[in-house]
Amino acid sequence: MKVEEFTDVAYEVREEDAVAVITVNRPDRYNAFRGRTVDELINAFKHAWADKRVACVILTGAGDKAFCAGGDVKERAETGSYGETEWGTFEIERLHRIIRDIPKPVIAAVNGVAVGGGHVLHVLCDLTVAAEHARFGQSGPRVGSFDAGFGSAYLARVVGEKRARQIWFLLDLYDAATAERWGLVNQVVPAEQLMEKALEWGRRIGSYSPTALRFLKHSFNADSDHIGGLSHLAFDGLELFAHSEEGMEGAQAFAEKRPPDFSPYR
Ligand SMILES: CC(C)(COP(=O)(O)OP(=O)(O)OC[C@H]1O[C@@H](n2cnc3c(N)ncnc32)[C@H](O)[C@@H]1OP(=O)(O)O)[C@@H](O)C(=O)NCCC(=O)NCCSC(=O)c1cc(O)c2ccccc2c1O
Repeated sequence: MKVEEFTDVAYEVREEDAVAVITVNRPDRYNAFRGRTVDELINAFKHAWADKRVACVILTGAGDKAFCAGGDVKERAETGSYGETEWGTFEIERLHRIIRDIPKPVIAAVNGVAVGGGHVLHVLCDLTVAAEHARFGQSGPRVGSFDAGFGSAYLARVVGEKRARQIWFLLDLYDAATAERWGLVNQVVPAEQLMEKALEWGRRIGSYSPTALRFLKHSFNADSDHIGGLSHLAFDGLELFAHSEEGMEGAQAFAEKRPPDFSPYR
Protein backbone atom coordinates (compact mmCIF):
# COMPACT_ATOMS: atom_id res chain seq x y z
CA MET A 1 0.00 0.00 0.00
CA LYS A 2 1.34 3.44 -0.91
CA VAL A 3 1.22 6.34 1.55
CA GLU A 4 -0.92 8.26 -0.98
CA GLU A 5 -3.56 5.54 -0.67
CA PHE A 6 -3.92 5.95 3.11
CA THR A 7 -7.42 6.91 4.26
CA ASP A 8 -7.16 6.41 8.05
CA VAL A 9 -3.62 7.57 8.76
CA ALA A 10 -1.56 10.63 7.80
CA TYR A 11 2.17 10.16 7.29
CA GLU A 12 4.60 13.07 7.11
CA VAL A 13 8.39 13.20 7.11
CA ARG A 14 9.76 16.42 8.61
CA GLU A 15 13.26 16.27 7.21
CA GLU A 16 14.40 19.39 9.09
CA ASP A 17 13.51 17.67 12.39
CA ALA A 18 14.66 14.14 11.32
CA VAL A 19 11.21 12.97 12.40
CA ALA A 20 8.31 11.02 10.87
CA VAL A 21 4.90 12.02 12.22
CA ILE A 22 2.25 9.28 12.07
CA THR A 23 -1.27 10.53 12.81
CA VAL A 24 -4.33 8.35 13.31
CA ASN A 25 -6.89 10.30 11.31
CA ARG A 26 -10.40 9.19 12.26
CA PRO A 27 -11.47 12.04 14.58
CA ASP A 28 -15.22 11.33 14.18
CA ARG A 29 -14.55 7.94 15.84
CA TYR A 30 -12.14 9.40 18.41
CA ASN A 31 -9.33 7.97 16.26
CA ALA A 32 -10.47 4.43 17.04
CA PHE A 33 -8.79 1.89 14.80
CA ARG A 34 -10.34 -0.60 12.41
CA GLY A 35 -8.42 -3.26 10.46
CA ARG A 36 -7.50 -0.85 7.69
CA THR A 37 -6.16 1.70 10.20
CA VAL A 38 -3.88 -0.95 11.69
CA ASP A 39 -2.63 -1.98 8.22
CA GLU A 40 -1.84 1.65 7.40
CA LEU A 41 -0.09 2.23 10.74
CA ILE A 42 2.15 -0.80 10.13
CA ASN A 43 2.89 0.46 6.64
CA ALA A 44 3.73 3.94 7.96
CA PHE A 45 6.10 2.50 10.58
CA LYS A 46 7.83 0.45 7.85
CA HIS A 47 8.35 3.63 5.81
CA ALA A 48 9.81 5.37 8.86
CA TRP A 49 12.04 2.36 9.61
CA ALA A 50 13.53 2.33 6.11
CA ASP A 51 13.89 6.10 5.63
CA LYS A 52 17.39 7.36 6.44
CA ARG A 53 16.07 10.89 6.88
CA VAL A 54 14.09 9.67 9.91
CA ALA A 55 15.78 9.31 13.33
CA CYS A 56 12.63 9.24 15.46
CA VAL A 57 8.89 8.64 15.05
CA ILE A 58 6.04 10.61 16.62
CA LEU A 59 2.67 8.86 16.95
CA THR A 60 -0.35 11.10 17.55
CA GLY A 61 -4.05 11.49 16.80
CA ALA A 62 -5.96 13.99 14.67
CA GLY A 63 -7.84 16.80 16.44
CA ASP A 64 -7.78 17.69 20.11
CA LYS A 65 -10.24 15.18 21.54
CA ALA A 66 -8.51 11.82 21.17
CA PHE A 67 -5.12 10.19 20.73
CA CYS A 68 -6.84 6.86 20.03
CA ALA A 69 -9.96 5.25 21.55
CA GLY A 70 -8.83 1.69 20.77
CA GLY A 71 -10.78 -0.66 18.53
CA ASP A 72 -13.71 0.82 16.59
CA VAL A 73 -16.51 -0.55 18.75
CA LYS A 74 -19.24 0.76 16.44
CA GLU A 75 -17.74 -1.15 13.51
CA ARG A 76 -17.52 -4.26 15.70
CA ALA A 77 -21.14 -3.89 16.85
CA GLU A 78 -22.31 -3.48 13.23
CA THR A 79 -20.24 -6.17 11.50
CA GLY A 80 -18.94 -8.41 14.30
CA SER A 81 -15.34 -7.57 13.36
CA TYR A 82 -12.97 -4.66 12.83
CA GLY A 83 -13.62 -4.73 9.07
CA GLU A 84 -11.67 -5.61 5.96
CA THR A 85 -7.89 -5.77 5.91
CA GLU A 86 -5.24 -6.21 3.24
CA TRP A 87 -4.55 -9.86 4.13
CA GLY A 88 -7.84 -10.74 5.80
CA THR A 89 -6.23 -10.79 9.26
CA PHE A 90 -6.46 -8.15 11.99
CA GLU A 91 -2.80 -7.27 12.51
CA ILE A 92 -2.81 -5.45 15.86
CA GLU A 93 -0.13 -7.75 17.28
CA ARG A 94 2.13 -6.95 14.34
CA LEU A 95 1.58 -3.24 15.04
CA HIS A 96 2.61 -3.73 18.66
CA ARG A 97 5.72 -5.56 17.50
CA ILE A 98 6.74 -2.92 15.00
CA ILE A 99 6.46 -0.11 17.58
CA ARG A 100 8.82 -2.12 19.79
CA ASP A 101 11.10 -3.43 17.05
CA ILE A 102 11.66 -0.33 14.90
CA PRO A 103 15.24 0.61 15.82
CA LYS A 104 14.34 4.27 16.32
CA PRO A 105 12.70 5.83 19.40
CA VAL A 106 8.91 6.25 19.12
CA ILE A 107 7.30 9.16 20.96
CA ALA A 108 3.57 9.15 21.72
CA ALA A 109 2.21 12.71 21.60
CA VAL A 110 -1.06 12.20 23.46
CA ASN A 111 -3.44 14.93 22.34
CA GLY A 112 -6.62 13.73 24.07
CA VAL A 113 -8.07 10.50 25.36
CA ALA A 114 -5.92 7.35 25.11
CA VAL A 115 -8.15 4.44 25.98
CA GLY A 116 -8.46 0.70 25.29
CA GLY A 117 -6.14 -0.43 22.51
CA GLY A 118 -5.18 3.24 22.06
CA HIS A 119 -3.85 3.29 25.61
CA VAL A 120 -1.79 0.19 24.85
CA LEU A 121 -0.24 1.95 21.83
CA HIS A 122 1.06 4.84 23.94
CA VAL A 123 2.30 2.43 26.65
CA LEU A 124 4.34 0.60 23.98
CA CYS A 125 5.94 3.81 22.73
CA ASP A 126 9.39 4.61 24.12
CA LEU A 127 8.38 8.03 25.44
CA THR A 128 5.07 9.77 26.05
CA VAL A 129 4.42 13.50 26.10
CA ALA A 130 0.85 14.45 26.95
CA ALA A 131 -1.34 17.52 26.64
CA GLU A 132 -2.78 18.78 29.95
CA HIS A 133 -6.30 17.68 28.96
CA ALA A 134 -5.25 14.13 27.96
CA ARG A 135 -6.95 11.23 29.76
CA PHE A 136 -5.74 7.67 30.09
CA GLY A 137 -7.40 4.36 30.82
CA GLN A 138 -8.81 1.02 29.80
CA SER A 139 -12.28 -0.07 28.71
CA GLY A 140 -12.12 -3.66 27.39
CA PRO A 141 -14.14 -5.36 30.16
CA ARG A 142 -16.93 -2.79 29.58
CA VAL A 143 -17.16 -3.48 25.83
CA GLY A 144 -16.47 -7.24 25.85
CA SER A 145 -12.78 -7.18 25.01
CA PHE A 146 -9.29 -7.22 26.56
CA ASP A 147 -6.02 -6.05 25.05
CA ALA A 148 -3.79 -8.14 27.32
CA GLY A 149 -0.17 -9.31 27.09
CA PHE A 150 1.83 -6.13 26.53
CA GLY A 151 -1.38 -4.28 27.47
CA SER A 152 -1.42 -5.87 30.94
CA ALA A 153 1.99 -7.33 31.86
CA TYR A 154 4.08 -4.58 30.27
CA LEU A 155 1.73 -1.95 31.71
CA ALA A 156 2.44 -3.47 35.14
CA ARG A 157 6.17 -3.02 34.47
CA VAL A 158 5.52 0.66 33.82
CA VAL A 159 3.13 1.57 36.66
CA GLY A 160 3.41 -1.40 39.04
CA GLU A 161 1.03 -4.32 39.64
CA LYS A 162 -1.51 -2.57 41.89
CA ARG A 163 -1.98 0.38 39.56
CA ALA A 164 -2.12 -1.82 36.44
CA ARG A 165 -4.84 -3.94 38.05
CA GLN A 166 -6.63 -0.77 39.19
CA ILE A 167 -6.58 0.52 35.59
CA TRP A 168 -7.99 -2.75 34.19
CA PHE A 169 -10.44 -3.67 36.96
CA LEU A 170 -11.99 -0.29 37.76
CA LEU A 171 -11.85 1.23 34.22
CA ASP A 172 -11.53 4.84 35.41
CA LEU A 173 -9.95 7.50 33.23
CA TYR A 174 -6.92 9.23 34.75
CA ASP A 175 -5.89 12.80 34.06
CA ALA A 176 -2.48 13.72 32.66
CA ALA A 177 -1.10 14.91 36.01
CA THR A 178 -1.92 11.53 37.61
CA ALA A 179 -0.45 9.69 34.61
CA GLU A 180 2.77 11.68 35.02
CA ARG A 181 2.86 10.97 38.76
CA TRP A 182 2.45 7.25 38.04
CA GLY A 183 5.31 7.22 35.51
CA LEU A 184 2.90 6.47 32.66
CA VAL A 185 3.83 9.74 30.97
CA ASN A 186 7.24 11.41 30.75
CA GLN A 187 6.04 15.02 30.60
CA VAL A 188 2.79 17.00 30.51
CA VAL A 189 2.63 20.26 28.57
CA PRO A 190 -0.10 22.73 27.57
CA ALA A 191 -1.96 21.43 24.49
CA GLU A 192 -0.58 24.14 22.20
CA GLN A 193 2.98 23.07 23.06
CA LEU A 194 2.45 19.34 22.56
CA MET A 195 3.80 18.89 19.04
CA GLU A 196 6.62 21.37 19.56
CA LYS A 197 7.76 19.43 22.63
CA ALA A 198 7.59 16.11 20.73
CA LEU A 199 9.50 17.64 17.79
CA GLU A 200 12.10 19.12 20.15
CA TRP A 201 12.71 15.65 21.61
CA GLY A 202 12.84 14.29 18.06
CA ARG A 203 15.48 16.84 17.01
CA ARG A 204 17.58 16.01 20.06
CA ILE A 205 17.32 12.30 19.34
CA GLY A 206 18.26 13.07 15.71
CA SER A 207 21.54 14.60 16.87
CA TYR A 208 22.60 11.40 18.69
CA SER A 209 24.29 8.26 17.38
CA PRO A 210 21.60 6.12 15.67
CA THR A 211 23.60 2.96 16.34
CA ALA A 212 23.86 3.66 20.06
CA LEU A 213 20.11 4.38 20.20
CA ARG A 214 19.34 1.18 18.26
CA PHE A 215 21.35 -0.97 20.68
CA LEU A 216 19.77 0.77 23.67
CA LYS A 217 16.22 0.30 22.39
CA HIS A 218 16.81 -3.38 21.68
CA SER A 219 18.45 -3.90 25.05
CA PHE A 220 15.50 -2.25 26.87
CA ASN A 221 13.14 -4.50 24.87
CA ALA A 222 15.07 -7.73 25.45
CA ASP A 223 14.18 -7.73 29.13
CA SER A 224 10.41 -7.70 28.46
CA ASP A 225 10.22 -9.44 25.07
CA HIS A 226 8.88 -12.67 26.54
CA ILE A 227 5.66 -10.75 27.18
CA GLY A 228 5.10 -11.15 23.41
CA GLY A 229 4.30 -14.80 24.19
CA LEU A 230 1.58 -13.70 26.60
CA SER A 231 0.23 -11.39 23.89
CA HIS A 232 -0.02 -14.34 21.47
CA LEU A 233 -2.05 -16.30 24.01
CA ALA A 234 -4.21 -13.31 24.90
CA PHE A 235 -5.01 -12.48 21.26
CA ASP A 236 -5.78 -16.15 20.51
CA GLY A 237 -8.27 -16.04 23.39
CA LEU A 238 -9.63 -12.66 22.35
CA GLU A 239 -10.38 -13.88 18.83
CA LEU A 240 -12.68 -16.53 20.33
CA PHE A 241 -14.11 -14.29 23.05
CA ALA A 242 -14.81 -11.16 21.00
CA HIS A 243 -17.32 -13.08 18.82
CA SER A 244 -19.07 -14.74 21.76
CA GLU A 245 -22.48 -13.58 23.03
CA GLU A 246 -20.78 -12.08 26.08
CA GLY A 247 -18.21 -10.23 23.96
CA MET A 248 -20.83 -8.91 21.53
CA GLU A 249 -23.07 -7.73 24.41
CA GLY A 250 -20.32 -5.25 25.34
CA ALA A 251 -19.90 -3.90 21.80
CA GLN A 252 -23.64 -3.67 21.15
CA ALA A 253 -24.29 -1.90 24.46
CA PHE A 254 -21.66 0.74 23.57
CA ALA A 255 -23.18 1.30 20.11
CA GLU A 256 -26.69 1.51 21.60
CA LYS A 257 -25.47 3.91 24.34
CA ARG A 258 -26.75 1.68 27.16
CA PRO A 259 -25.01 -0.09 30.05
CA PRO A 260 -23.99 -3.68 29.19
CA ASP A 261 -25.65 -6.62 30.97
CA PHE A 262 -23.00 -9.26 31.61
CA SER A 263 -24.92 -10.89 34.48
CA PRO A 264 -25.86 -14.09 32.52
CA TYR A 265 -22.16 -14.89 32.02
CA ARG A 266 -20.97 -14.95 35.64
C1 LIG B 1 -13.17 7.41 24.60
C2 LIG B 1 -14.28 7.74 25.57
C3 LIG B 1 -13.84 7.55 27.01
C4 LIG B 1 -14.63 9.22 25.34
O1 LIG B 1 -15.72 9.58 26.14
P1 LIG B 1 -16.41 11.00 25.90
O2 LIG B 1 -17.58 11.06 26.86
O3 LIG B 1 -15.39 12.08 25.96
O4 LIG B 1 -16.93 10.99 24.38
P2 LIG B 1 -18.07 10.10 23.73
O5 LIG B 1 -18.24 8.80 24.46
O6 LIG B 1 -19.28 10.92 23.55
O7 LIG B 1 -17.40 9.75 22.32
C5 LIG B 1 -17.34 10.74 21.28
C6 LIG B 1 -17.68 10.08 19.98
O8 LIG B 1 -16.65 9.15 19.61
C7 LIG B 1 -17.20 7.84 19.44
N1 LIG B 1 -16.25 6.85 19.92
C8 LIG B 1 -15.51 6.91 21.04
N2 LIG B 1 -14.77 5.81 21.17
C9 LIG B 1 -15.07 5.02 20.11
C10 LIG B 1 -14.63 3.74 19.69
N3 LIG B 1 -13.71 3.04 20.39
N4 LIG B 1 -15.14 3.22 18.56
C11 LIG B 1 -16.05 3.92 17.84
N5 LIG B 1 -16.50 5.15 18.18
C12 LIG B 1 -16.02 5.69 19.31
C13 LIG B 1 -18.45 7.86 20.33
O9 LIG B 1 -19.36 6.84 19.97
C14 LIG B 1 -18.97 9.27 20.08
O10 LIG B 1 -19.60 9.31 18.81
P3 LIG B 1 -21.11 9.90 18.69
O11 LIG B 1 -21.40 9.76 17.21
O12 LIG B 1 -21.97 9.06 19.55
O13 LIG B 1 -21.02 11.32 19.16
C15 LIG B 1 -15.54 6.88 25.32
O14 LIG B 1 -16.09 7.21 24.08
C16 LIG B 1 -15.24 5.42 25.31
O15 LIG B 1 -15.16 4.79 26.36
N6 LIG B 1 -15.08 4.84 24.13
C17 LIG B 1 -14.94 3.41 23.93
C18 LIG B 1 -13.51 2.99 24.17
C19 LIG B 1 -13.40 1.50 23.92
O16 LIG B 1 -14.11 0.71 24.50
N7 LIG B 1 -12.50 1.12 23.02
C20 LIG B 1 -12.33 -0.25 22.57
C21 LIG B 1 -11.69 -1.13 23.61
S1 LIG B 1 -11.39 -2.76 22.98
C22 LIG B 1 -9.96 -2.51 22.07
O17 LIG B 1 -9.43 -1.45 22.00
C23 LIG B 1 -9.38 -3.66 21.36
C24 LIG B 1 -8.01 -3.62 21.15
C25 LIG B 1 -7.37 -4.64 20.49
O18 LIG B 1 -6.06 -4.58 20.30
C26 LIG B 1 -8.07 -5.76 20.00
C27 LIG B 1 -7.45 -6.79 19.32
C28 LIG B 1 -8.19 -7.85 18.82
C29 LIG B 1 -9.56 -7.90 19.01
C30 LIG B 1 -10.19 -6.90 19.70
C31 LIG B 1 -9.47 -5.79 20.21
C32 LIG B 1 -10.08 -4.74 20.88
O19 LIG B 1 -11.42 -4.78 21.08
